[in-house]
Amino acid sequence: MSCHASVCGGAFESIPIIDLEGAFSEDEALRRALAQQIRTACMDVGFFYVKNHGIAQQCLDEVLRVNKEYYSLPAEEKMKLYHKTVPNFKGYSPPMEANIQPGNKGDLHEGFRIGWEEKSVDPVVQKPSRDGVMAGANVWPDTPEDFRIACMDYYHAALAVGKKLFCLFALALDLPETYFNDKTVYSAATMRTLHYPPQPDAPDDKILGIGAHTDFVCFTILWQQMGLEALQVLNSREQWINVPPLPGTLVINLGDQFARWTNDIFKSTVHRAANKNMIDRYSIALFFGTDYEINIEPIYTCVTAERPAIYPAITAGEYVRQRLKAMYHK
Ligand SMILES: O=C(O)CCC(=O)C(=O)O
Ligand SMILES: [Fe+2]
Repeated sequence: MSCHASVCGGAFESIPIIDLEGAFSEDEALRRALAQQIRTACMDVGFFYVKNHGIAQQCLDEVLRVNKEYYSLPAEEKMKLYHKTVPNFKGYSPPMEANIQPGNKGDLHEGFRIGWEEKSVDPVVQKPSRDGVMAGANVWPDTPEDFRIACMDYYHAALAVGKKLFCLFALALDLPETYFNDKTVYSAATMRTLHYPPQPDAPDDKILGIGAHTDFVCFTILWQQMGLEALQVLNSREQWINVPPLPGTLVINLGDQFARWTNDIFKSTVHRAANKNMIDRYSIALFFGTDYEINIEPIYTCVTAERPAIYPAITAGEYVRQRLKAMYHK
C-alpha cells in the first residue's frame, strides 16, 4: 500500500458504511483490511459512516434528552454562558450569530461547545486541562442538572472511538499504527451539541442550518438524531449527496487539518445542513484534532518529488484559533 497513488474519485453518489468491529480485533490483517477501506473512503469521499462503534444506546439517549431540555430554556438563560464572555470559544452560541458560508446571512443553529475535561468532578482526580493555545475551562449550565454528566459520558465515549480511528488512519497512511498516539495525548477535541430549529419552507436560501463549509481539524465524529434528514455533502460534480441518519451509525468526516497533514491525499469535503423537517433537530459534532503544540506539516509518506508539500507548517493550536476567530469575527 502506498500513499503516492494519485488522488482519485470524488464523484461519489453515496457515503460508504464501514464496520468498525475489526478495529478491536487482535488480528493485524483484519485491522489492515479495515484501514484499506478507510483509506479508499478518505481519498474518494472524505465522509463515511461507522457501525459497531461501541457507544451504548443509553449514552446517546441521555445526551439527546439533556440537550433537548437545555435548548428549550429561555434565551436569557442560555446567554448567561454566551461564548464571547467565556475564554476560548466554550459555552453557548445563539442562532444566526455565526456565518460559516461567506455570502450567506447566518447559520440558523444554536450550539454549546465543550472541551476536554475528566469525567470526575472530584478535585483530587481532576487533572488540569492541557489544551495549550485553546486553554480554558469548560462552563456548564445549572439546568438541566445532569447536562454535564450526560455530555461528558458521550464526549469520553466518542473520544475512545476517535482514538481507535487515529490508529486506523495511521495504517491507512502507511504509518506505524501508533503514529498519532503521542500527538493526541491531551485530546484536543472540542464538542458542539447543536440544535436546528425547523425551517420547513425556508423563505431564504441564504439561511441554512449550517452553511456549506469544511471542518477545521483532523476529523469530526457526528451523531445525528434518527429520522430527520438534514446533512448533505458536495461531490466533485457539484451535486449535493444526502447523508441521512442510519440506525446504529455515526458519521465520520475529515477536516482541513488532515488534508494539510496528508498533503491533500485525504479529502476534506464540503458539507451543509438544513432542517427542512417540521420539528427540531439535534446533532452532536466532536471535532478531533491533535495536541495543540503539534506541528502540522505534510507527513513523510504523503510527499514525493512529484507531489511536493502543498501547505506550510503551522501548529495545530494556532491553526484552530485562526479558523475560529474568522468564523466568529472574534
Ligand atoms: O449537524 C450536522 O449535521 C452537521 C454539523 C457540522 O457540519 C458541523 O458542526 O461542522
Ligand atoms: Fe461540519
